[in-house]
Amino acid sequence: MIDLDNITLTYPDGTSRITAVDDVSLRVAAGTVVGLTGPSGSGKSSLLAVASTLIRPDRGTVTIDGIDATNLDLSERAELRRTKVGLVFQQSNLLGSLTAYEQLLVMNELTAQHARRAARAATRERARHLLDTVGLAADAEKRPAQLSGGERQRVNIARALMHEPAVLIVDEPTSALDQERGGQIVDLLLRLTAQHSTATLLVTHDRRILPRLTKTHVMVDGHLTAEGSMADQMRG
Ligand SMILES: Nc1ncnc2c1ncn2[C@@H]1O[C@H](COP(=O)(O)OP(=O)(O)OP(=O)(O)O)[C@@H](O)[C@H]1O
Repeated sequence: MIDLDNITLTYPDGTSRITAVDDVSLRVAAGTVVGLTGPSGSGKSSLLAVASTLIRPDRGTVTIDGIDATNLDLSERAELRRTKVGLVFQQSNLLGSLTAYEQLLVMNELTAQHARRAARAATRERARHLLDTVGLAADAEKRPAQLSGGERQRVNIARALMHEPAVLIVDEPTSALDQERGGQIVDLLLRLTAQHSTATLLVTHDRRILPRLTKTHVMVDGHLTAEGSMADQMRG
């Protein structure tokens, strides 16, 4: 679960400060996908950065899978992210020289250099399994340049799930894709969120995908202005 309580985040702006997130509370339960949308500059990315513990808010409480991240120091927050948070960004952050399969292994090699042989074998098996789950079993040995935008995004999603995170933070997953491929990525995120019981928080400008999500929040000028299932919003 992600629990954000009364979050306020400001940035320095000359001699004063600009309020990017203004007293926002939001909860994402395990197994659900909550959307966050709104105009450019309304504070969505800032709230995602707080939810993923990359930025510490000025005020408010961030709880990730029952752990209060508010007073953790930099290295403790890094550890929390490593164990609990999966990140999927709009631009695929894939390494050009690695195959799809290696992209999933590299995370683990970086963080578990002393992993025993048995653990490594389990990691390899998990990487194969996740590539299969996202429909890329046959493309495991391809490098990013040999994959389409949608396929690269699938590798990103599989990689984010390697360490079985409780929380999945997803930023503009469909913006680089056409409608059909974007729809497939949303299908995949919905399915994997249910299968892996992740609390998934998704920022998007793509209004077409909002009706599919469990709930959508609209952010304007640092505030959440609306809440409810998209069906409610369509009626409203
Ligand atoms: N590092 C920063 N330093 C100073 N101001 C920032 C910083 N990051 C964001 N801001 C400001 O905070 C406000 C919210 O920005 P943010 O990027 O969170 O909005 P957004 O809704 O994600 O926008 P977009 O949809 O364009 O990505 C904006 O006024 C922005 O200029």
